[in-house]
Amino acid sequence: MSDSVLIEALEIPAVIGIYEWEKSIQQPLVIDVEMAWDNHAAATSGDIADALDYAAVCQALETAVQAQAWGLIEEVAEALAALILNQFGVVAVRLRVAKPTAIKAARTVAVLIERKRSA
Ligand SMILES: Nc1nc2c(c(=O)[nH]1)N=C([C@H](O)[C@@H](O)CO)CN2
Repeated sequence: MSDSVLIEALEIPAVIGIYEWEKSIQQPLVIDVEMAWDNHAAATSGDIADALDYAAVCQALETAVQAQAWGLIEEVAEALAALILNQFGVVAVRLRVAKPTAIKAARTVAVLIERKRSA
């Protein structure tokens, strides 16, 4: 078993969708993230500098999602996974992007990806 830091159900309003009518409205995206991270150093030192700061990750995800209009939720997932790997020193990430208002008859629809930092 190995350590991780999790973010669950981070809701971010976004301009998201492939249809014309979706380009002028905001719809919520709900994001779950699991980031590989050794939590032992932070547990020992009590120092946020040794931790993967989930607040900083949430802020970065929100800023990135709201910086542009998106088409597919797959594009959002790929971009956010790359951001986490490249900006936060994370070596592996599992990320789910859900669009709960997309399909009336479904509670939610989502994509799930796993990415690793290339050496
Ligand atoms: N795999 C996907 N399928 C669909 C997406 C998507 O982002 N990924 N998007 C749409 C539309 O934007 C839809 O959400 C409008 O209700 C359709 N299929």
